[in-house]
Amino acid sequence: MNIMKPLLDVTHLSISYGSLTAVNDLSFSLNADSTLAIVGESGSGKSSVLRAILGLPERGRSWQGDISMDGQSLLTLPPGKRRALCGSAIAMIFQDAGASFCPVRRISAQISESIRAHANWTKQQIRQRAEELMAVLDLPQTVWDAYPFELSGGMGQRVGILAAMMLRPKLLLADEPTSALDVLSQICVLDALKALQRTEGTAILLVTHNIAVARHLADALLVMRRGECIEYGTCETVLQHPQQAYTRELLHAIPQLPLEGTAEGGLLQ
Ligand SMILES: Nc1ncnc2c1ncn2[C@@H]1O[C@H](COP(=O)(O)OP(=O)(O)OP(=O)(O)O)[C@@H](O)[C@H]1O
Repeated sequence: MNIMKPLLDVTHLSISYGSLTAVNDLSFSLNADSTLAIVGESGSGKSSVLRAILGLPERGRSWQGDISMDGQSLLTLPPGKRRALCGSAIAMIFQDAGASFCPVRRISAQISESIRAHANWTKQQIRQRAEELMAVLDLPQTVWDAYPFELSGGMGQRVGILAAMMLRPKLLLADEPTSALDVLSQICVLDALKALQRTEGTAILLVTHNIAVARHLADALLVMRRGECIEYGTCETVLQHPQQAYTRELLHAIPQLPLEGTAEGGLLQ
């Protein structure tokens, strides 16, 4: 029997900042090719989990429990090895990824520079990989030589995803990747992430306060409240049979869930 081992395993993770417990005894796993959405209101601890997986240093933070990827514990890895892993096997996109580019330097120059910090690729290899990703992300090839100020919000976000995906990470961490966008651009970005997962097999860990965004993209859903997991299961089970009043409140906070692949109902909150 072939039992698939999870790519990412988070076990009994607790995170504190001084006397504040931001995450309490959280456990979940994520398989390759799958998307898990962590959903919860502001301050529930979602981003703290992503930052811990990415290994971003934070003053005053302490943790317990474990985070492992491919069976290797991340929290005890020496800093150098951890940094190397985060540049290649784990990538992250933020809410306004387009804004993280310098507006007056070409996209190609900025992405090439960051690739060379991690890999010894030729100009041609970089260009070829970028072309592959532009096709998947439904970006015109002219984007490569564009300046960031020339891009719309949705395009900028897809270029951010392109930059994150260049080195073929196994895991993509996405922190509110659509909340700065209008409804149509949100759907474009979510569909681009879906296409990416189909072609690249990337696992996606999505953090959002918007349960409709989670539904559009995720296979599994974890609802967090005040640092605790209050509900965890397949998207279908959690959304159709929410066990907790808080999950029902999150669902009711959305006037109407969008129809698949359309802007109707609106993802934007
Ligand atoms: N570096 C830090 N130092 C002190 N407290 C922090 C720090 N980072 C987060 N917190 C606190 O931890 C709790 C969880 O924050 P976190 O950002 O993880 O929540 P979140 O669900 O991602 O919220 P948001 O969607 O607003 O980012 C909050 O009370 C927050 O104020």
